[in-house]
Amino acid sequence: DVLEMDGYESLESIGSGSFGLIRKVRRRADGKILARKEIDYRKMTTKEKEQLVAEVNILKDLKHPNIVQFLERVIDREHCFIYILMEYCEGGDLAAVIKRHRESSTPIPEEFVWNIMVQLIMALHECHHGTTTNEETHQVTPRPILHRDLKPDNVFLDGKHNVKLGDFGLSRSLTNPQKAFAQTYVGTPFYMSPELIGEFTYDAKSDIWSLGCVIYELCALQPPFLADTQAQLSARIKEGRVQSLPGNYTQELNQIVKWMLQVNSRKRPTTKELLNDSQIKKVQRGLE
Ligand SMILES: CNC(=O)c1c(C)[nH]c(/C=C2\C(=O)Nc3ccc(Cl)cc32)c1C
Repeated sequence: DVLEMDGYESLESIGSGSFGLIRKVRRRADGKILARKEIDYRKMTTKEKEQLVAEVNILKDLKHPNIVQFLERVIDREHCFIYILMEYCEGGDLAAVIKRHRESSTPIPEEFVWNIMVQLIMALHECHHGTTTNEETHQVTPRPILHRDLKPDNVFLDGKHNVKLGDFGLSRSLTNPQKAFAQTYVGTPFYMSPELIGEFTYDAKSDIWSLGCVIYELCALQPPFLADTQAQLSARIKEGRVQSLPGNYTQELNQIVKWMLQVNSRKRPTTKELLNDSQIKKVQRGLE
């Protein structure tokens, strides 16, 4: 196995994802730059190993221009490492973009916000409503996969302003129903949806809530709900009062963000409803 890793030249560390470090590597055969997640599984509990296997199985199955592409997984049993090779996103993550704009007090242009929002809606649509085809039996089954940890740190940019949803470390496929109720919430508190606070189950609408939080933060350069304590944050999220976006953003964008941040998950749009919105359709056409 390690011989297989000899096919890659290790370059600098570029970040940390779920379970491990992410390193930039160069494939010796053709010089292609990739990202390699390096996971030391010695310290992992059985449950974490199961979660990791589930993550790889989910990623392997997802092929979409707005989801980070999984290439292969290599296990180095001698050193107890798992390497996950994925596409390289030279633009880094959205959290760094927001941080840069906040520190320089320069708003993110509305056109860029729309492009990111539409690409993330398409990525979530693939997760929630995509299908998977079994290689042998050619049987087509509905996914759905919930990301469960959508936040700016998990959204990556390639060199061409394409947005890639990454790090399915906490995602879940809901194919076996009992899993649907076994969801325990492990995401980032800022993006926690009201139903999670009320101890209800996590569903596709919870990813839509988190998407609303990400788009809000791109415009306001801070999350929609902020507090000093988890209790205060939970209260604010359940109350669901959201300040309007800064004045330089249009009412159309404001309305879509408010729609995604509806406390009652039934009132939030599905990705299908969002993709039917005329403005979103216009941006989609511009992206093709
Ligand atoms: C400072 N780090 C960066 O700018 C950065 C760069 C250039 N790339 C990344 C991250 C990824 C990257 O380039 N490909 C990835 C595939 C999956 C996941 Cl979970 C993350 C990545 C990062 C965090």
